[in-house]
Amino acid sequence: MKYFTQFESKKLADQLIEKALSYKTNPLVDHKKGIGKRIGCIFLNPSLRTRASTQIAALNLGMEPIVMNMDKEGWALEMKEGAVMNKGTVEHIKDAAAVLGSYFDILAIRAFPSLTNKQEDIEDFTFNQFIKYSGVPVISLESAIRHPLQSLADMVTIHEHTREIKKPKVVLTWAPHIKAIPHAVANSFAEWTLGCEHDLTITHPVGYELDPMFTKGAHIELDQKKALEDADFVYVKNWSAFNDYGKIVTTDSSWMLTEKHFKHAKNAKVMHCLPVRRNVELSDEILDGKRSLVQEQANNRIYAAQSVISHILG
Ligand SMILES: NCCC[C@H](NC(=O)CCC(=O)O)C(=O)O
Ligand SMILES: NC(=O)OP(=O)(O)O
Repeated sequence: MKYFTQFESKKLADQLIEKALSYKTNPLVDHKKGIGKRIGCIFLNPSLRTRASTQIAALNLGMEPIVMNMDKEGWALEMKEGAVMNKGTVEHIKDAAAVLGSYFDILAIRAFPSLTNKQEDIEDFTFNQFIKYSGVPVISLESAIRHPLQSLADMVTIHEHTREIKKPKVVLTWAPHIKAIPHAVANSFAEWTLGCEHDLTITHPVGYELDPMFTKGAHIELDQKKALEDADFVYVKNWSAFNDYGKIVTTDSSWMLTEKHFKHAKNAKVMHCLPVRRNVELSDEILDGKRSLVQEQANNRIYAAQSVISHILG
């Protein structure tokens, strides 16, 4: 595996989940595997979990992580081919990515969408420029359209809680937010959940249909109450409109999950990738209660990243 950017196959997902679980039991079992190697973690956007968990994962493998917050500390990057760089951008991506490729054995990139240029976002333009020009293995730390390390950690978390349930009912529900938020987490969660052959229902207000490329095979139920019936796992996430690209269509607070939404899903567990806007996306009672798996998901980010880096190291 040279690139970790999306769901590839159930076989690979199962291998990565199993490896992540074994690293969770014994994080330092491969502590010499990455000695003498470096991973460059390039952030064009903020992060707490992805930044720290990827560094810990690399360190557990004996690898040296170097983090660059390019949005704040790097030169302003030009992305356009043939650009006359007489304005704000200082360095072309083709020069920067080639240099980074020569410094690191693996590059890991976070590049959020603009939410204004739909075509560039769905092509994952910025992220793919790093792949094109760096020449080394690349891991997605969340691109414009996918967040595969998050989804792998989510699959590990679901796996850990599915011992007695044959085919869990997984629900992805839209939640309100004050800002226009990317589709990456929701897209990837749908892609991995369906790829791992779980039963997925997606619920959202009209106007929040996701890119069908990611939701083919999911049940779409626009009535949140119906969608939640008998759910085993409820993944809560805001995203902006995909059709009316990047727009906020509604902020209807009745979509925020509270305990009363679980009348017909008594044992449902609640998931969220974090960061979460408390009492906007999810109520305190849910986040601080027994249903919440959010801290487990965040903890599993370490072992998901470790599993992926280890797989790339070979
Ligand atoms: N990496 C995990 C989530 C990142 C991003 N959240 C955000 O931008 C939250 C911003 C805010 O709440 O102001 C998202 O949902 O795609
Ligand atoms: N869940 C997640 O990716 O968190 P960060 O944005 O803090 O990395």
